[in-house]
Amino acid sequence: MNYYLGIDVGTSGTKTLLIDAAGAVIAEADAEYPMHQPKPGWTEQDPEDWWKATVKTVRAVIKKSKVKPDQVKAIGLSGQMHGSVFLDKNDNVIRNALLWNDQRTSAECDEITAAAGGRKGLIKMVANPALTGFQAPKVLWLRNNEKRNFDKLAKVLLPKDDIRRRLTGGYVTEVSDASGTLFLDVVKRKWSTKLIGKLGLDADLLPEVVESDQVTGTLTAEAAKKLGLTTDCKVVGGAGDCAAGAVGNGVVKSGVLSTSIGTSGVMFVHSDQPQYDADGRLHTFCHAVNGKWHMMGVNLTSGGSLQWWVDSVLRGLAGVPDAKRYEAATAEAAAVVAGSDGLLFLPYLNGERTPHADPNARGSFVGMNLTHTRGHMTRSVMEGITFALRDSLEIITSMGVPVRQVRASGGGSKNPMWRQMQADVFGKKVTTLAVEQGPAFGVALLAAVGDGAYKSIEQACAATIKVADETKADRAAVKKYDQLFPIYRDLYGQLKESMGQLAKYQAS
Ligand SMILES: Nc1ncnc2c1ncn2[C@@H]1O[C@H](COP(=O)(O)OP(=O)(O)O)[C@@H](O)[C@H]1O
Ligand SMILES: O=C(CO)[C@@H](O)[C@H](O)COP(=O)(O)O
Repeated sequence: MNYYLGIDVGTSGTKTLLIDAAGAVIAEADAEYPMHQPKPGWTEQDPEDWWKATVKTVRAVIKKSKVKPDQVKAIGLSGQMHGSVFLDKNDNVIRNALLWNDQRTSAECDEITAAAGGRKGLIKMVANPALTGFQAPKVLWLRNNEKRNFDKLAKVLLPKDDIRRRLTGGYVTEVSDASGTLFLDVVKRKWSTKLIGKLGLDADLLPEVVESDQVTGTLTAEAAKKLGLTTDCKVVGGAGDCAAGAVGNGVVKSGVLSTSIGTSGVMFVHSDQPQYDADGRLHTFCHAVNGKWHMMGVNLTSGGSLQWWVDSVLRGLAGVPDAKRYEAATAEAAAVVAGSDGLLFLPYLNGERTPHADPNARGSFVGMNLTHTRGHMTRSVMEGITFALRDSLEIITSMGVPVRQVRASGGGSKNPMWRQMQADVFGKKVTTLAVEQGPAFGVALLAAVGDGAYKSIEQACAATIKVADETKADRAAVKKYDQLFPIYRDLYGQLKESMGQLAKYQAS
């Protein structure tokens, strides 16, 4: 039997799993690492931590599975998107990597937009507007703020592609993750030498770009020894974590849309052709499916808002063990009626991407009265997170994109009450999978495709992915949410200026 590894270099940790050729998960392992926040709105990680976690989890999985090293035929890589690993000419990491949720690059986004001849010109070149989390503004930030480091720069890689470099010795990325750099001509699926030139950068800074199921190399002798595998083991392109998660959820054809409530929130829809929201609120990126695209809306602090609420505010939930803290908090929320009796929460704790693209947006509770309790507040945090996802859904449906099925995933969707809330807020039936393994599973499938176990990603998904559970919308709750959503949607515009002033105060 042949086996395939999927490695997902996430923000809170790395998850590795091993599947057999039929898609059954044989073993899995996780390893966590810290995220550094040197200033408000700045987020960084040490690429060395990602590598250590990769080695540790691969070794753990192989040991648990008792599979022989030469039976592991290929590896798929997934990871947090948009980050920047800055390398010098000797492959030394120059400084900590800047992450997808780092907000320091507003000035560089303006610089890129101006260099491209305005927002429209930029969207024409790379299909997307400049957003603070993307990789291109990070490179310009280095040039503008750390000239000495910029002068040493020989290559810039995305997080998972730095792992690939350490595995195979090659500088390679693939189209789905490359879309989130802002350097990729998303329609042509190759680097936009036009934009790179306009920014005064050297195209040699960037790696080669391939399709997600393409083989990018085999393990070096050193990497094979470290991981306990063989030098015949292939490494396929893989995907950014959103596209990888979509593959793992079977979102590889039109009509199925997936939501993910992890630290970030993602609403992801497959598209056969590149499609654009005229206002650039959704990302238009290449899918991990060969020759296909996707659109997605991203909320920066989605499940992260509930995590903040439970860990930083409700920390005193007396006697509740850490592992049960979400269950305890959401049980209180479940006792409150849909709509939290008119208490709303805006989940913009670290700025927001879709639909506002505003690094200075801030969180708030609005509409509080003397009858509201702790349970109301927890429920309204969850409802605010779900309304933020509905913002993306409304843009997607307003573009005429068919949505026949909503597939829920991520840590938040494991909770049945939150699945019901999603069905009610979206006014649609929500499905979940029998075994939801997320991005690591998606890229393990891509590895199987790259090794020839399946003809295509679509075939691999059809053979291995089964829907397990359906949650139907409750009419009365849908009515309440339909009444509250427009009020929620208007709040950002009304508070924007004050949020900006407060963000300035917080940074001073
Ligand atoms: N039992 C639960 N009930 C509700 N939400 C949960 C539960 N467990 C986890 N979550 C939510 O899921 C989030 C973590 O999701 P996960 O997909 O593991 O995130 P990531 O991979 O982005 O770190 C938490 O921040 C929390 O908001
Ligand atoms: O920025 C995006 C997608 O555009 C985020 O989805 C990151 O890719 C999140 O990574 P994790 O929180 O799942 O590690």
